[in-house]
Amino acid sequence: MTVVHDNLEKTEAKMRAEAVSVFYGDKKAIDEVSIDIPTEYVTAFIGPSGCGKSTFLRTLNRMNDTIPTARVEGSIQLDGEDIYASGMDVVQLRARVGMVFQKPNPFPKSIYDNIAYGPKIHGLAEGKDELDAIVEKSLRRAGLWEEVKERLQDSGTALSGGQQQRLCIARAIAVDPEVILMDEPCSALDPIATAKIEELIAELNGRYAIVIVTHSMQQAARVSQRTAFFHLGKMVEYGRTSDIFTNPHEQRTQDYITGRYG
Ligand SMILES: Nc1ncnc2c1ncn2[C@@H]1O[C@H](COP(=O)(O)OP(=O)(O)OP(=O)(O)O)[C@@H](O)[C@H]1O
Repeated sequence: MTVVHDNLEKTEAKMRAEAVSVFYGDKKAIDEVSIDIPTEYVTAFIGPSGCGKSTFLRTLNRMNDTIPTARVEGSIQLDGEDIYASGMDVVQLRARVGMVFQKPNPFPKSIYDNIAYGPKIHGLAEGKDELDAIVEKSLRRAGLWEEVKERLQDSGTALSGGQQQRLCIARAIAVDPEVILMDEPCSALDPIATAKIEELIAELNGRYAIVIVTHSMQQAARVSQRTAFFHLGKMVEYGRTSDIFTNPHEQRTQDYITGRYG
């Protein structure tokens, strides 16, 4: 059972997970996790290595579907709709619930095409002018426009690591998502590039429901307002980020934040 703090403001659940378990073959990696993901706050998933943070994150846009041995039980809803229902269009789902990975993974295409690809396949733009406008808006929103506007035809892979990660965020934004999942988005970046991504998360907060998996408790404290602490496949505790770090209710959370393991 998760200890959920009782001082939380009421929010709408953009996404709702109910009793979600995930198996890799016979091995249970996630054990009956329930959580509501609001749009108002950034949610951080923290916990020691191997506790299942990434596994659980990936259930939220069915990224686990790509792992043949993975099986998900329980229910996950987006605006009340079961994302594992048989009629769910997974390509559409992953546009609505975008994802940014540890290692920036731009397509080996131009900066422009990295952003334009999604809107094109999802039919979001009528013509070139509209597509240009989406590309500019997405790059602006990701804080990258000024740096790349003169070289939109250069390869996305030629950018610095931090720029590539902002390009990946712009790419997620371009298809007008409702939720953005970030799996340790700064782990391959230097402190300056990390600070830029953290600023960006603050700017995007409220417009999209954002979930970030992070190894860094400092980062969770800087960017999130809600924190879920995971341990051995269970979600142990959920509350305001400030409370999780200063007044955890559970011994296991206390042990983790004071550096006893992890
Ligand atoms: N593709 C896979 N096949 C089999 N087991 C897996 C697979 N991916 C993860 N696991 C196992 O599931 C458990 C949870 O892993 P997961 O990567 O979700 O944890 P994590 O908390 O994100 O860890 P880290 O912080 O090290 O990335 C671990 O025991 C891991 O070995």
